[in-house]
Amino acid sequence: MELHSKEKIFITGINGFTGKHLEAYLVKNNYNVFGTVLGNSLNKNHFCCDILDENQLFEILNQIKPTYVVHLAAISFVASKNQQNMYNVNIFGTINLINAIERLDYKPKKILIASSAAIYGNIEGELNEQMCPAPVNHYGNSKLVMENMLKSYFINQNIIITRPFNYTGLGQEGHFLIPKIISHYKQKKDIIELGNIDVFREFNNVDYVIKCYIELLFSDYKSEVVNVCTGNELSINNILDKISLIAGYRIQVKVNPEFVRKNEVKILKGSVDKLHGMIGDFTEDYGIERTLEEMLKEK
Ligand SMILES: Nc1nc2c(ncn2[C@@H]2O[C@H](COP(=O)(O)OP(=O)(O)O[C@H]3O[C@H](CO)[C@@H](O)[C@H](O)[C@@H]3O)[C@@H](O)[C@H]2O)c(=O)[nH]1
Repeated sequence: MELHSKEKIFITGINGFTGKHLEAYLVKNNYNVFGTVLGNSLNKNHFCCDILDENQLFEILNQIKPTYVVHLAAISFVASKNQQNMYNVNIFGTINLINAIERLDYKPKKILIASSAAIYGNIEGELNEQMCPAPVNHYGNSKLVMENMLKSYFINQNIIITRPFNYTGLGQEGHFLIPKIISHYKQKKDIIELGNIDVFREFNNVDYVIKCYIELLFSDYKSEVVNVCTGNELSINNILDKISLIAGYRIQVKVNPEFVRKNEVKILKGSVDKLHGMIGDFTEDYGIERTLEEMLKEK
């Protein structure tokens, strides 16, 4: 998995939750990392760029000439109310990126693009890549359209589409479930107001997801669609049990209709078969208890 010293990795959304973790890992391991940010950044390897601007993306890519591209810039909050922006960024942002890459006078070795487990919707059972996607909300739909669009580039470019199942960790935005619960515990609150509580998700560690992304990026696989999951699903109650054990008290849950989602995905549990077949199994190194402890301890 050694990278040639001149090879560069370009990450869209490098300042986001996942981007920050990926950049930190790659920089620590002496890789040459660049990326786009929507706002400002003092880092000289960060380029201020809206992915809705194809020409700007092309200029930056043409200047950097990355060997690998990881596309993380997206609207990732399922309950986001700005649906137009969600479709714009998740679909047209990705079209712009792929078109900008096609305009380069060389072909990057690999492009990894983050889709989502949300494309499966409410299909029952362990979710695998052969199943016919059936999203139930705008977020899942935006990611599925993105996937379908990308497939028409599968011959020209080497594109790994990942379908990450839920993951969390240090620095995740406070509107996602786990950081919200953690923040209530940190403030020693007695009550938390939640939405749909009868749901099951994998709550994987962001660093597990990063590890999978890196292995997939540097693998010999060309164009593929693959789950990034562990197959370990938990209910919200299970999560509350685990946090209560660490924190020493149990928070009381009150349902607030404001947080209840109408088009809800009830259970997301992925099949690891394809992922393990491609890169092996690293699940044991990243337990949920460690993740929750780290998040609770974070200042
Ligand atoms: N955020 C939030 N979620 C709540 C709340 N109460 C219940 N939930 C439920 O907790 C579950 C997890 O919610 P999120 O953490 O917001 O994640 P998500 O909607 O499942 O989506 C995440 O996972 C996808 C992959 O499966 C990702 O693609 C997506 O970007 C996101 O990270 C959902 O079923 C949600 O309805 C609440 O107050 N806030």
